[in-house]
Amino acid sequence: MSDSVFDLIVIGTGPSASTIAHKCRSGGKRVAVVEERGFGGVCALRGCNPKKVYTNAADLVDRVRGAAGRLVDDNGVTIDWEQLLAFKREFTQPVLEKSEASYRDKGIATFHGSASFAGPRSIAVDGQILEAERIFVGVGAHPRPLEIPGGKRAILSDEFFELSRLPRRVVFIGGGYISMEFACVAARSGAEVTVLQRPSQVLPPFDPDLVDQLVEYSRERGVKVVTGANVTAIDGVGGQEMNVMYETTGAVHSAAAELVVHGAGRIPNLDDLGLDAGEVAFGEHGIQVDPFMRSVSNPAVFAAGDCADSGKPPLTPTANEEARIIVKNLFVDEPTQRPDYGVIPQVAFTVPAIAAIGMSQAEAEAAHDVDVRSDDTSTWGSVRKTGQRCAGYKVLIDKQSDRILGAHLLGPAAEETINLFALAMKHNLTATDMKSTLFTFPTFASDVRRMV
Ligand SMILES: Cc1cc2nc3c(=O)[nH]c(=O)nc-3n(C[C@H](O)[C@H](O)[C@H](O)COP(=O)(O)OP(=O)(O)OC[C@H]3O[C@@H](n4cnc5c(N)ncnc54)[C@H](O)[C@@H]3O)c2cc1C
Ligand SMILES: NC(=O)c1ccc[n+]([C@@H]2O[C@H](COP(=O)([O-])OP(=O)(O)OC[C@H]3O[C@@H](n4cnc5c(N)ncnc54)[C@H](O)[C@@H]3O)[C@@H](O)[C@H]2O)c1
Repeated sequence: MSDSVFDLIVIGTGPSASTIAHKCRSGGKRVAVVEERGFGGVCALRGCNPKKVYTNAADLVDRVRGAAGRLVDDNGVTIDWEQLLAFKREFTQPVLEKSEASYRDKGIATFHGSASFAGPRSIAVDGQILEAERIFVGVGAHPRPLEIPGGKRAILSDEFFELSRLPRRVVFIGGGYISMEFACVAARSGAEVTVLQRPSQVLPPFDPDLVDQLVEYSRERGVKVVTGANVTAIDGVGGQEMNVMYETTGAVHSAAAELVVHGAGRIPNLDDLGLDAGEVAFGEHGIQVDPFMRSVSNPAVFAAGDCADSGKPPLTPTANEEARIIVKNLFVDEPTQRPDYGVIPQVAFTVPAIAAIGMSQAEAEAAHDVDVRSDDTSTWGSVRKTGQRCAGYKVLIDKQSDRILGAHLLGPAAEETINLFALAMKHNLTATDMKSTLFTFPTFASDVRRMV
């Protein structure tokens, strides 16, 4: 058998690609993997995992400062940016060093370079043509080009993770996940931070009342949030003082910065993939797939994760679920397996974290008779005992069925507690079921009994 012919070619090495490559190889398939950057993908190298190191630092600083004079003496706890960078690399460097070997050790052929389709079942990479019965595309996403004058002066999230020092004034363009998470870190490092967000709310997937609470808390800690702000240009020279120009209704403003960060959204990584040559249909939201994650136009091709137009949020758990069913669908004549996303929980690792699952209040009230249970929980004992001051919740319960329609949390451990709601909602537990479950005490989980 030629060393350029395989059962499966996998493009990318992120969460979806790595699952599919390893599982198919364990099932006896001849597998090739192509990666254009270091092996490991965004989540492990430039996304979720390194990000959590940074947000852990910010959270720790905030907790110590919040507890100063009550739980601890505050001796000026701060973030040492170089130390943080070195600690982050303790997580990313081993992935870079070991990931490719983990493929090779299992007998998976590895190729370096940017893969592009040469035909419906063939891929060009690094001057070679590879052929396969099936091709999996898991190429992820990249920052949407900032098409404004001086747009290239803004650094990308990848570069933020490589900064060895943080300048004093930092402006974030966009107010989604990346900007708000990084803004919280930068502020805890002592920077003056401005977030410029075009819509009327930062963190659009989250509850507006809890977002307001978070924005107010963040404002008191050095994060200025401007909504309704359309960024139009970045003037000046990168590395020195720049001016970020933006418009609000009828007025033009500027924000001075030594560092400007692009947090204005990401788009599927399809530009150089030669999808037309592969007869793979795509649109602005990614590769068009059927309910089985197979290309709608080329039955030999499957796609998942951030580059697939699944209609689901581009997150690691959704990429993993899609990969799980693709493994089952890839080599059967007619695929039957669909992703079982359940209700997808989301969390922004701001300080404190904000989390959501299920319907928003507006969605729930439009379709159900809803019991809206909400409170500012900063006065609750569990929160006060930590020394923290920013917490709240909103739980939406269908009055007829007693089912939970949505849950929204802000505060310490929100990123963990939301998973209790995920379990309850996936398995159709009622609010009464949750209320009647004994949880350890005193914990944030035990607060759930008061929320439902
Ligand atoms: C800063 C940041 C923080 C994030 N934090 C979270 C979080 O906390 N929780 C969460 O759930 N999600 C988070 N995400 C999103 C998460 O990282 C993605 O949803 C997830 O990585 C998608 O996985 P994937 O399988 O699509 O592949 P990716 O992880 O996106 O990997 C794609 C791979 O394909 C490679 N590639 C691209 N084009 C080609 C080509 N032509 N040829 C060869 N290789 C190619 C890329 O180099 C990359 O290695 C974050 C994202 C970012 C950017
Ligand atoms: N904790 C997590 O799970 C996590 C963390 C980071 C990223 N992610 C994933 O990565 C994706 C991309 O994150 P992101 O933060 O880059 O994008 P995002 O889509 O979350 O937010 C970008 C925001 O920027 C705004 N914007 C765009 N252009 C603008 C302009 N010129 N001026 C002002 N505002 C502008 C958009 O309206 C949008 O609200 C997320 O949707 C998410 O799926 C997840």
